Amino acid sequence: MREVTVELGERSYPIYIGEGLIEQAGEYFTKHEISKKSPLMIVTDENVASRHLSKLEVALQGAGFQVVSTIVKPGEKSKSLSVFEDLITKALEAGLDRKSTIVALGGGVVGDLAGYVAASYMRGIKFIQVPTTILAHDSSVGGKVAVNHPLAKNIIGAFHQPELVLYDLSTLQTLPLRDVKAGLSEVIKSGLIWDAEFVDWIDNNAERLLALDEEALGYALYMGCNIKAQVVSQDERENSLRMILNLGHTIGHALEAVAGYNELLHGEAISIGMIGSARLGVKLGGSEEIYTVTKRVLSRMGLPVGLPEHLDIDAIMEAMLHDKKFSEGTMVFVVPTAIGEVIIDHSVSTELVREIVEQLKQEAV
Ligand SMILES: NC(=O)c1ccc[n+]([C@@H]2O[C@H](COP(=O)([O-])OP(=O)(O)OC[C@H]3O[C@@H](n4cnc5c(N)ncnc54)[C@H](O)[C@@H]3O)[C@@H](O)[C@H]2O)c1
Ligand SMILES: O=C(O)C(=O)C[C@@H](O)[C@H](O)[C@H](O)COP(=O)(O)O
Ligand SMILES: [Zn+2]
Repeated sequence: MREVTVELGERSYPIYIGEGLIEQAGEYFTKHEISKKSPLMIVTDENVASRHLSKLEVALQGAGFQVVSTIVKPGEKSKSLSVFEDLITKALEAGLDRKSTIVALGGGVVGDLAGYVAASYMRGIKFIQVPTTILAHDSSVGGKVAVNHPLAKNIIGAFHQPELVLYDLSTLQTLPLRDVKAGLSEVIKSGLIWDAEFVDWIDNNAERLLALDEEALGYALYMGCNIKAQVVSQDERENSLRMILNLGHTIGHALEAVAGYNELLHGEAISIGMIGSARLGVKLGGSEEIYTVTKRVLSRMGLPVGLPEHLDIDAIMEAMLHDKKFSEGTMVFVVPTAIGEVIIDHSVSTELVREIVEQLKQEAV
């Protein structure tokens, strides 16, 4: 078992990473003083429920927790205000009170959605992340919780840190290949913003990662959680440094919204966005290697690197104006200056961004 701490003073919390941790959830929750007198609500989706929910219920009930479970439909469309409202109704019906805890069992969709319910219900109750996707090494850490609006991704949300993250890597063995690849996109992002050696390691271990080799995956997800924890510990509310975690996201989030939240997975959209950022990095004076290495690693993982032909460029440009980093009339971009290094650039013109997005149509998809 590996452990990483997100250092946030009295709101610090551990990320436990290992095999078979769900079976020990009762002990972990007891250690973290989760109430056994108030009901605890697990939120999960249909795909995860059929594979992993009963293990968690049994472990928690066995340790004396009062467990209710609620299951949402899988996919990005569940990150909506209407599903949010359904969950508030479920919480009220189940009698959740201020000492109750909401547990997100699933990927980033369930984590963001359940986390926003926990942040809002009775103005905020405890929250625990039990991630079950590769991508959730990113989404379960750092306390960003949100639902989408048809016009803009993650636009209704809060910062609400979990009490702990219990990352049971054995759950990843049931992931569909498309979600394996999409999750690895954010692992690659962690390397691209922070650690060139890690990018090199990913490049050399792509096949092992795609085959869900336990040792390789354990190391990659530990590294991803560790990078994320270091960034969040220094800038919880994204005043400066934390923006780097948004590499590829200005374009990526616009693509997700324009594609209606059902065509591109988040990791796929971010992959295309990171190619755009790499092109921007080269355009602004960085070495050609930024682009060639970024494209090679993403392609090796079987991720998309070009824009789907039918997506409209005007609509993408319009959606980008809703990015949370756009303020006071300025677009803010995370721009790579080398592999493993990025800067926050406040002076990228919309004309240049448009040129980059147009070039994305020329990439081999
Ligand atoms: N809060 C953050 O900091 C943050 C960071 C990155 C991404 N996100 C958000 O995360 C979301 C994407 O997360 P995701 O890729 O995990 O998507 P997801 O939660 O939709 O999970 C992907 C798919 O895998 C299924 N699944 C999950 N675990 C499984 C398992 N163990 N076995 C079989 N199937 C399983 C799900 O049902 C779903 O169909 C996006 O909404 C994105 O915006 C948030
Ligand atoms: O934790 C962060 O900060 C991130 O930016 C991580 C991203 O991978 C993630 O997709 C996040 O949800 C994006 O946040 P947003 O504020 O741009 O909506
Ligand atoms: Zn992301």
